[in-house]
Amino acid sequence: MTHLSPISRAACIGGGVIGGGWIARFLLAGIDVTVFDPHPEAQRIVGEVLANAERAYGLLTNAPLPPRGQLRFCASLAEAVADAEWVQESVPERLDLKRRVLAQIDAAAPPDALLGSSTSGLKPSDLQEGLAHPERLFVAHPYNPVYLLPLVEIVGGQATAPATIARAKTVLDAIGMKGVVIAREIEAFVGDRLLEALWREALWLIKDDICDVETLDDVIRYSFGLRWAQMGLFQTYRIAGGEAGMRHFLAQFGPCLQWPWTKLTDVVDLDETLVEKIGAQSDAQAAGLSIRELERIRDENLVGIVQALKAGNGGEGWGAGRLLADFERRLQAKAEPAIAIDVEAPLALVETRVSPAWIDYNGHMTEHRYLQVFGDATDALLRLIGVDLAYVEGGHSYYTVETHLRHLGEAKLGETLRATCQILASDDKRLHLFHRLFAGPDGREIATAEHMLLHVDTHAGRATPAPAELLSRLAPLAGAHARLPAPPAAGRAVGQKRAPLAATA
Ligand SMILES: NC(=O)C1=CN([C@@H]2O[C@H](COP(=O)(O)OP(=O)(O)OC[C@H]3O[C@@H](n4cnc5c(N)ncnc54)[C@H](O)[C@@H]3O)[C@@H](O)[C@H]2O)C=CC1
Ligand SMILES: C[N+](C)(C)CC(=O)CC(=O)[O-]
Repeated sequence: MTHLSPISRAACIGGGVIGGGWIARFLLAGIDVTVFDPHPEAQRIVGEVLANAERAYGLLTNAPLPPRGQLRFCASLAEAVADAEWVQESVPERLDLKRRVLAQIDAAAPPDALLGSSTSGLKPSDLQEGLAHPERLFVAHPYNPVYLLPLVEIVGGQATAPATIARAKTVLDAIGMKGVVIAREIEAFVGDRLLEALWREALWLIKDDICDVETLDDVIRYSFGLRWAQMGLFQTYRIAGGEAGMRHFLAQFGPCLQWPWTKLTDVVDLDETLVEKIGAQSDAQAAGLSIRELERIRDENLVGIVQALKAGNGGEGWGAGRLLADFERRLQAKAEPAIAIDVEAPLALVETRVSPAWIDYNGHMTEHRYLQVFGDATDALLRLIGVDLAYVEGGHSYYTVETHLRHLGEAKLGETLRATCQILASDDKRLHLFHRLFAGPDGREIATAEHMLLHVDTHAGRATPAPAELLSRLAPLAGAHARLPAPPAAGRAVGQKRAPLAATA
């Protein structure tokens, strides 16, 4: 795998909720990370976040991720940042503390290192005061969990160089995140300005006993929370305006903003009574689940949502799902073409894991996901012989015209899967494949699939001979596989004999 990101070394200062998420995001993108956090349990906490992040990534994508970066905890801030190309500050949200820590980073990091702050709302110009190199400081405001949610608000201060913003965006985009540049600095930027308004109203609703925390969360997650994940606010409201669209929506619902529908900017007093009231309701809502357990449930749900968005828009992908699909394509393109291929054995082409969205009501991987993994194995073989995106865009491809799938065993959530492929036969138009699927550490065989593919001219919509160059890449593989024993199940049909119909009275 060639390098995914333009940087290979990052330093994270602060390894709590957000610092831990950044550490995981960088490491999983193949970037080495040094960490400084004086908390006595920082290594345990980061280790637990990283374990959850790796689990979530395993469920999220089958694409060939780069080898995980190296993680090193440092005894001092200066040691952590000494060699970094990107330093991410994630210490608690206090201006005095952040200024002190940023000044230490500024003094010890290479002068051209990027310096991002995770602050949720402090203005970057306020953070730049007193720095020797304020031009490399910017806000990189992420969303929790940083390893799954792609958005980072990039906000420059008065002294931030435009090149800093451009470099930051390039790095974030390269590691699968969505760097959005906010045009002007304001407190809380865009995301938290919206979230704070919602949160303020929510606190009033609890204080005034309009509902409890569980009811409030239900109102969000069964309705507009689902909408927001895929279309945000304005596009959702455009549709809600009916055929007359946004202008009608504004005319109808704009005046409501003047009505007493909200407490507007009144901030509730978070006194001891209200804190205890919310704390107790929240404990009851959690029903004994620990934070780490809740994180895993959240992560599985987010993975499912992003994967659903990847399949949205007629398979083109939509929003965060489209971003993931693009990222996976880049990962595929960067993967080494000949992944330790041994032509004297069936090719091991796909390694993946059973995702939450793949589980059915029987509690195991559902039937069509078997075909998905076999399809991925076919795609991997095709890429190996040169049928990549450019080839397909050029008007030729292989289409599968027949499949026979045998289910031999179950696969459970999170289990590793490995698919192999043997070429049974090929000529200038046809490609006859036999795949086997193995699960778990014991590598038990859980399925086989036999496919016939035809080389097609996609514009004409009919089979056509593959070009000589492609056939020359296929020939050595097909020749070697012809010397392997034929799998006993090859050529089998769905062969159960039909019982004679019972005579009816
Ligand atoms: N928690 C959240 O949902 C989000 C938080 N943020 C921002 O991220 C930043 C960090 O917040 P959290 O991770 O939630 O806080 P946290 O309390 O979970 O973590 C802060 C970490 O910083 C460490 N720390 C304290 N002083 C330090 C120092 N001098 N040098 C190095 N490490 C030090 C602490 O030991 C702790 O591990 C804040 O600016 C916050 O606004 C941004 C997005 C979301
Ligand atoms: C509550 N918060 C202000 C720290 C939230 C954020 O900054 C973003 C998020 O993850 O919701």
